[in-house]
Amino acid sequence: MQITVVSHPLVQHKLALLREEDVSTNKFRLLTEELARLLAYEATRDLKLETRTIQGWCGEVEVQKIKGKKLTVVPILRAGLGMLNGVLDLVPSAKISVVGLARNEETLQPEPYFEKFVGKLDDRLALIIDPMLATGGSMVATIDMLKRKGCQQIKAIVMVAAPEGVKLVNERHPDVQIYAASLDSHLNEQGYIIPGLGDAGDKIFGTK
Ligand SMILES: O=P(O)(O)OC[C@H]1O[C@H](OP(=O)(O)OP(=O)(O)O)[C@H](O)[C@@H]1O
Ligand SMILES: O=c1cc[nH]c(=O)[nH]1
Ligand SMILES: [Mg+2]
Repeated sequence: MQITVVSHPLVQHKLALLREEDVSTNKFRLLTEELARLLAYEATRDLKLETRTIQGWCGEVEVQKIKGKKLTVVPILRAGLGMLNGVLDLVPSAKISVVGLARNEETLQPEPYFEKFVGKLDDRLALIIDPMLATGGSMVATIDMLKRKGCQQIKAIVMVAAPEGVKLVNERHPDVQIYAASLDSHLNEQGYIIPGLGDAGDKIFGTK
């Protein structure tokens, strides 16, 4: 399976706090942002560097800088927005592409309602962010959209993944690596991840 489960103690501790039944909206939001930051750190580990010569305090010095700097962060609305600031803390100059998908509660199919992509996608690494990878339908639909626009390098960052969703993404898009804080047990009949987090969008936005 193309999934990297980040076992860092800070990641696992924050995930444990997120799973508490009585977690407040404020705490859920803060933890989501913190977790996104840590997961993005891991997902950007293999960004290419290039050597540059700069003027330092004592003369010229050779330094390593990120090559190209072309990156787009792709939050899947709504819940992905909760992770956005955490990721932008690490890559503040990244451009943002937005995809709106709502999962139909009966069919569990993603229904698109918005898309706005930045330019030059063929030249960028796309970091898709969404707290939950359940059936994988929303993630696959987002990757399909990005690839249709020419994007060739895509990574997915989620907080919690279900094996069903990882399998679907792996089958449809074997080139896309998934980064997660946890690979959970399974989906229930309503398509919710068990043990999961419940409805991440509702918890971040305070709806329901
Ligand atoms: O893997 P899937 O089965 O597609 O499910 C995962 C999707 O469901 C949730 O969003 P939802 O559609 O509930 O919308 P929201 O973010 O507005 O709450 C979640 O944030 C993912 O986008
Ligand atoms: O467990 C799940 C599945 C889909 N969406 C969520 O917010 N949670
Ligand atoms: Mg969604």
